[in-house]
Amino acid sequence: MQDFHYTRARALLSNAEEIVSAETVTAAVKNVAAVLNQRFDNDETGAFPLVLGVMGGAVVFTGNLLPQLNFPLEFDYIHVTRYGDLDRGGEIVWKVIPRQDVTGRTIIVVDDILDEGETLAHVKQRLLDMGAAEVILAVFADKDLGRAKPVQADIVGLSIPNRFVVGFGMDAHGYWRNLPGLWVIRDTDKQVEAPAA
Ligand SMILES: O=P(O)(O)OC[C@H]1O[C@H](OP(=O)(O)OP(=O)(O)O)[C@H](O)[C@@H]1O
Ligand code: HPA
Repeated sequence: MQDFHYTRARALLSNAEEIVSAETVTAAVKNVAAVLNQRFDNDETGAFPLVLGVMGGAVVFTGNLLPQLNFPLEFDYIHVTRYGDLDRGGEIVWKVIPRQDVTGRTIIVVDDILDEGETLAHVKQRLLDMGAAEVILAVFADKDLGRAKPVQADIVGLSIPNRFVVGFGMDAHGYWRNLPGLWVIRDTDKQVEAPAA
């Protein structure tokens, strides 16, 4: 089983194409941080935003972004998933719901990718329903689907083409979240099933 995953992960990457370099990723994160600092660093209302990373995909983006933010904030995570091991979105599953009282607060939701937009539309609505005053959506990548999405991000690091990508927190079958750049994987590599455990 372990051999299967090792071989499949290696094969997936050897057939993949890098579309965004690590340097471009770093610059994009810096830009997102600059936009947030511009808004909150000199905030006269004394805003103390709650930053919520959407696990698991946001782990790398959040870890790179937080040390670049210059203003007082609180951090926690939520865990929402709708892709599982698949490359097509399904039903939204909440694994960790917001734990703080969000009533009246400004929330910055940080996620790796806005793809069809279903996840962040749902997250935003849930936070507003819980009483959040404002929900700012900051995504590392916005996939260009060529059609409207149920929600738009307020801050976007990069716009990417309509391809399934891995890297910088994004995975296929759980593989390659650790890549510092973004890679497009070959369509046929998405469908290989793991043997039964
Ligand atoms: O815009 P959407 O089409 O809804 O897709 C975007 C969501 O999909 C990914 O999560 P996923 O369900 O793969 O879980 P993960 O974060 O654990 O990878 C990603 O991290 C986003 O949260
Ligand atoms: O392109 C993607 N790659 C990895 N995970 C994702 N979740 C939504 N879209 C993607």
